[in-house]
Amino acid sequence: MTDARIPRALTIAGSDSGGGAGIQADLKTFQELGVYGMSALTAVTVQNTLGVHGVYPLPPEAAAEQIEAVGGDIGVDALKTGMLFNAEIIRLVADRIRVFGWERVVVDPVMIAKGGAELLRTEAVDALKRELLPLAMVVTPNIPEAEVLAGMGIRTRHDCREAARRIGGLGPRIVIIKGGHGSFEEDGDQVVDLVYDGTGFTELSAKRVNTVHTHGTGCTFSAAITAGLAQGLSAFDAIQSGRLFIQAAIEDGLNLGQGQGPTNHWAYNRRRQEVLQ
Ligand SMILES: Nc1ncnc2c1ncn2[C@@H]1O[C@H](COP(=O)(O)OP(=O)(O)O)[C@@H](O)[C@H]1O
Ligand SMILES: Cc1ncc(COP(=O)(O)OP(=O)(O)O)c(N)n1
Repeated sequence: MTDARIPRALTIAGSDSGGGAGIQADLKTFQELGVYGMSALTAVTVQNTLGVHGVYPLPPEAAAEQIEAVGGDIGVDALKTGMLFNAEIIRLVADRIRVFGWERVVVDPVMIAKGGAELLRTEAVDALKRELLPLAMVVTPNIPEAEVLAGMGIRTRHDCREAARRIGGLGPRIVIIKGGHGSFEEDGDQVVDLVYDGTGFTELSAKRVNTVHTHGTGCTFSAAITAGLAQGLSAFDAIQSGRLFIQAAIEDGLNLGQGQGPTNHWAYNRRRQEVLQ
């Protein structure tokens, strides 16, 4: 038995049977980053690289009880939320986060899968904004999600900054608007994630990979940030390290299935090993 204290992270999210997104992506990411992973399942999706073919939400109490079981026994250093599906699940999850007093909380406000399937009921957006965002250390909307949360269209970098300010006003300490869904004129061949910490902006740029294999990028990125927070990194260092993890995972993407394939959760560690050899 090892004496070293292992960092622990919890994902509260839906299952992706295809293994590229949801709790599967989160647990793979935690494992790769040396963090002990736990899960509280909110819904089962029937999913593969061709899309989402079915959504079966669990009773809301099931999520709450899973959180209580692992929180009260094993302990949680950081957690992330992904697909929460309805307002009742959101309320119970927020309540448990408050009761445990957890602060290292990453909210990935999953709404619509890339193929168009609804992973959050429209009427639950209000609960997400009111109940969960005030508890978040980091919130990670993509551009369409940021438009919904901020209540405005995003066409320019200026709009993106205004949306980040509005989302910041809902309570999270740090807002990251991810750039995977589109770039602005000035971005060229770069993908830019905009980070807002309540006072200033930082743009994290990387080479945009020309690939369709981007299924689960948002889940993997937010899980990598959560793993960094569980290890005690500052929020900004966790975000930067998460960015390196997702870039490697997309660049070395897996050509699996007939549609939009998953990212490669081994890539980051494999590259590090190559450097050390
Ligand atoms: N083609 C790409 N090349 C490089 N990075 C990408 C690409 N697509 C997405 N990313 C990165 O993946 C992460 C998730 O972004 P995004 O795909 O917008 O989220 P989501 O999966 O929630 O829609 C972000 O860090 C983003 O910059
Ligand atoms: C079960 C489940 N949760 C979340 C998502 C969305 O994942 P995301 O990382 O945003 O990737 P895409 O769906 O956009 O590929 C999901 N699909 N399934």
